[in-house]
Amino acid sequence: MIEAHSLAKTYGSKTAVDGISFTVQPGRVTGFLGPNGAGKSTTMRMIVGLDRPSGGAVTVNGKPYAQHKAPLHEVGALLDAKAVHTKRSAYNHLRALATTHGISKKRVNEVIELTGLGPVAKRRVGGFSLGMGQRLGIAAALLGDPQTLIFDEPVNGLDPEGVLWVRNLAKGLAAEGRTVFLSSHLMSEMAVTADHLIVIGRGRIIADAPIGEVIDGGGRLRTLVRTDQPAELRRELENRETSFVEMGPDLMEITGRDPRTIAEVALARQILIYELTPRQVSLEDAYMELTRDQVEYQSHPVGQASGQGSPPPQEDPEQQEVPAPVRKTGAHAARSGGTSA
Ligand SMILES: Nc1ncnc2c1ncn2[C@@H]1O[C@H](COP(=O)(O)OP(=O)(O)OP(=O)(O)O)[C@@H](O)[C@H]1O
Repeated sequence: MIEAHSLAKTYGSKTAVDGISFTVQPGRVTGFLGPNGAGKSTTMRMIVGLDRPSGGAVTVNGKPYAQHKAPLHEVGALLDAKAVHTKRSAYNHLRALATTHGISKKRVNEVIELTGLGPVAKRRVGGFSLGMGQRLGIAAALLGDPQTLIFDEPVNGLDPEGVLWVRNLAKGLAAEGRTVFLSSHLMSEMAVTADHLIVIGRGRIIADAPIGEVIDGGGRLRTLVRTDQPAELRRELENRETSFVEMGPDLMEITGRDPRTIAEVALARQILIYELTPRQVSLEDAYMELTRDQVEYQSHPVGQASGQGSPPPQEDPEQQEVPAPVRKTGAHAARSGGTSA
């Protein structure tokens, strides 16, 4: 289990991590999401003692990382796949790590097999592709058979087979009761790998909830409704929890009411409905909405510089209001709510 309490990190005047508290529980895959520069890597580096917190604390299995006598058996981390001795072979790199903890050659061979590095194990790491480097980093993380695993962008550079392998590996490790904490910018992959999500923006937590809750925005169902009488139907359904977006003369999206209720109200008022479609929100949609105001490095369409049709950059991003976090237990406050037409 990983527990962070008011964890903070500043670099000069830059606040990378702004006093965050969270728990990464064993037995499930916890995804760590956030825009570029949000503070994910800094947080992960603090967990494994590579960065010293400016404030607060973080423990792994009840102790700060540095206090574990045999940390490789406690936490396996893939943080920077390039941080290896490039002249060594993959085998020798893993052997060197293993000897620091009295880990057997047998285990070295096991993780080489497990990560598919067998054919290149005797080759110099310096010549490795990005994907092979990632596999080596994962092999090193698994070496001590640790209870807690931290993977920063593990699928970066992997081919589709490798991506699938990491997905199954992460799920398998969690199913064995281990703590698995992984970051990725690949939303489609995160959607099928993670059970729980922690989302950060500008160093603060903006969501900490089961993935289903993050995706559906706390049960705010969206339904596409096609009817000849949108105004009448809207009048009948209108209340504080329900919002409407007009999408055409006979089409609207209703948020906050389930399809059956919409159909019942329409039936009672003799309003003809000829389409009623629950809308699937993807993790990517939910993530984009959650982090809309948290993006530090804003991009613009090709040929359109800032200020030419795109929203201007924030003058002082540090002063931005951070929305209330999505919490594990209850209704969501993070989303700005439905748009009223
Ligand atoms: N050693 C450092 N010195 C100064 N600033 C740093 C340092 N490391 C990180 N930062 C800054 O801290 C902020 C958080 O960086 P971090 O790498 O943790 O973000 P991230 O969420 O991992 O981003 P990405 O998705 O791009 O990897 C960024 O603004 C970054 O520029």
